[in-house]
Amino acid sequence: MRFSEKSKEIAKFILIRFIVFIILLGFDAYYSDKPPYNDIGCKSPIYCPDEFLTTIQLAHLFNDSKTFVDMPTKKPIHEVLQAFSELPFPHTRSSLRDFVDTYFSSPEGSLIFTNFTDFNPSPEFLEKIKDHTLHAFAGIINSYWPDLSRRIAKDRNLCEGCVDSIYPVNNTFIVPGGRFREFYYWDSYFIMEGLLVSGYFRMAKDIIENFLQIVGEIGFVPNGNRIYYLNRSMPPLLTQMVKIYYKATNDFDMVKSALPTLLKEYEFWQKNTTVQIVAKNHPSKKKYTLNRYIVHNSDPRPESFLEDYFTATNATWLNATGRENLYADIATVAETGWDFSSRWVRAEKLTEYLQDTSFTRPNNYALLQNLDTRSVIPIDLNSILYMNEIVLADFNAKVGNKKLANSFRKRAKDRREGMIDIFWDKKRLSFWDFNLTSGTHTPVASLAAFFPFWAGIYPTEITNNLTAAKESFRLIEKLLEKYPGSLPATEIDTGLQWDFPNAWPPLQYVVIEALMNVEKLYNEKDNINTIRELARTVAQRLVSSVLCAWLETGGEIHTNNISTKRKENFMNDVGHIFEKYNATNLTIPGGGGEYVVQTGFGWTNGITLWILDKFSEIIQAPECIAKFKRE
Ligand SMILES: OC[C@H]1O[C@H](O[C@H]2O[C@H](CO)[C@@H](O)[C@H](O)[C@H]2O)[C@H](O)[C@@H](O)[C@@H]1O
Repeated sequence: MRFSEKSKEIAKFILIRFIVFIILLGFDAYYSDKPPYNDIGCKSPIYCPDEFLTTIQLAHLFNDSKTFVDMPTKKPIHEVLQAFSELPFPHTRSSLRDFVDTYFSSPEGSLIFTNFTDFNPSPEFLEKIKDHTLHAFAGIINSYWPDLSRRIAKDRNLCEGCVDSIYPVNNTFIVPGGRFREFYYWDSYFIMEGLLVSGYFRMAKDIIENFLQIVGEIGFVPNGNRIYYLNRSMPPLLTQMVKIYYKATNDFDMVKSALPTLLKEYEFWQKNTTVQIVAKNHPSKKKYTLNRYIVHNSDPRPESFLEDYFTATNATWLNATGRENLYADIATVAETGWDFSSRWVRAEKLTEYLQDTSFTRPNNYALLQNLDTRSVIPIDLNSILYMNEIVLADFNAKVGNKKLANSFRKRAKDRREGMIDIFWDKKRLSFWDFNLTSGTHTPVASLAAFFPFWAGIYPTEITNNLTAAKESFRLIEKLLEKYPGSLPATEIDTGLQWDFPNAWPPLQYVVIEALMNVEKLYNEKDNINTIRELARTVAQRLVSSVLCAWLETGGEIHTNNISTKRKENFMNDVGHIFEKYNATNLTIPGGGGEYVVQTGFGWTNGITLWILDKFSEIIQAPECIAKFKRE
């Protein structure tokens, strides 16, 4: 039987309609029973999960899902929504692309570069850096700060009735760089360490004041200043920012004015994230209150919508509730700052993965489909909250509030005891995350294990036995022996970005601080050289990675006769500072994860400058520079 062209067209039309109908039926079923966003959460009909965002993001118009949610509208919102509702059905990718081009503008739109008012091209500390190449390199990194400083444009450059996804703040701030066009909560702490060594006190204060403003408005610091980040926070380092700012400036007025807001943020964590745990495996059998990360969310993350949607829908064994739980666990990982990592994967699945060599990498949906984030009691979160309790006790004592100071000392003491009973393994002399469901330590050895030492929590086994103290850093020693670069987050190669082989600057910072703290427990006569040496090596490795990778990507230091030979591949490149590095090779950046490795980069600049200041006498230019020297 032969069909006319016309009847073929009709059949095609009916078939497409039918498919769209089935898809929409699926969406309806999926979106019904969706818990309403709370008062704080994401509510925009454009940038938050709903029919509009689902249609645009599933059309995969951009390589990076974050691009769309950062684009301001260039027509008033009612016109945008009206035009969307009038788009011919079924939507095609090209009609959606035309629609976005007509109604949305560049993702860079709402933020503007700003005058970095206290910028100084030659901060004093540079003079301390003995090595000439590193001295010059530190000057170059310092010169990057103005490129990363932003403020929110007046009226955000928006036309009347237009909208964007920015959460407005009053002061300037530093962004990480690349796709990260807004500020990030925990990044800002590590950025601040670098700002403070250069004496950029005004910028540091501005950053703190932005956070105080947001806590005043919504009760906590969100992941970043976008409305789609409003359902979650990040490692709570604001109190520590005020601490280091105060240490650098002696600005006690700032402490006094910040204190009520710091208490408010602390209460947010205590009210929303505490869990009771009985130390079953410990002779004490005591019940402790510790904290976990937990995000109330039942949708794909707007900025990674496509990725999350596929992760969940490909988990065919999950029903609607199972998918919602998965979305909550995914968003919770983003809150941890370690998005994503084997730390949050269900232990059985991880074991299976470790035994199966044919497992696909790097788009490792299978691991993400088995997240157990909200059941993990993380060592790092509790270490930070412990540090916050100590600082809040000190600040309260300073303002004369003895009662509150004592109450915070008591909270810190209880948490410390709980952390040691729950996280510390006396035999292995190391800290481990704890899984609430299994009631045991999680199986992943990660650099998070060193956060308690950064926080000043030392189990008795290591305070009175230097050999045990050294043994507790055995993992660091082993990683440094095994790999030429910086320390990888874990040794598990999952393709997830907070796993092997990625070496993240903030984690190097924590390990260095941890080593320096434990070193202080002993005297010179105790022969603490190994511990000191480890700290120096970790510091040296990061600086070497940052400089070598920068040279490899076209960086040039004119003052010291160093120039890139790689110019043919990097004609327009001038050297990149990356967000993460590769532990197995000093000269290359990290990779994996759900977006391409980013450059800029806020925390890397901050921590590199911090290291160059702290270790100015001993840090050396890496061997890789030899191949870049001009004849
Ligand atoms: O868009 C995907 C995720 O990206 C962010 O996480 C990563 O970058 C942050 C900024 O440097 C960093 O703080 C975080 O540790 C990185 O994993 C973002 O924070 C996530 O919420 C987002 O879903």
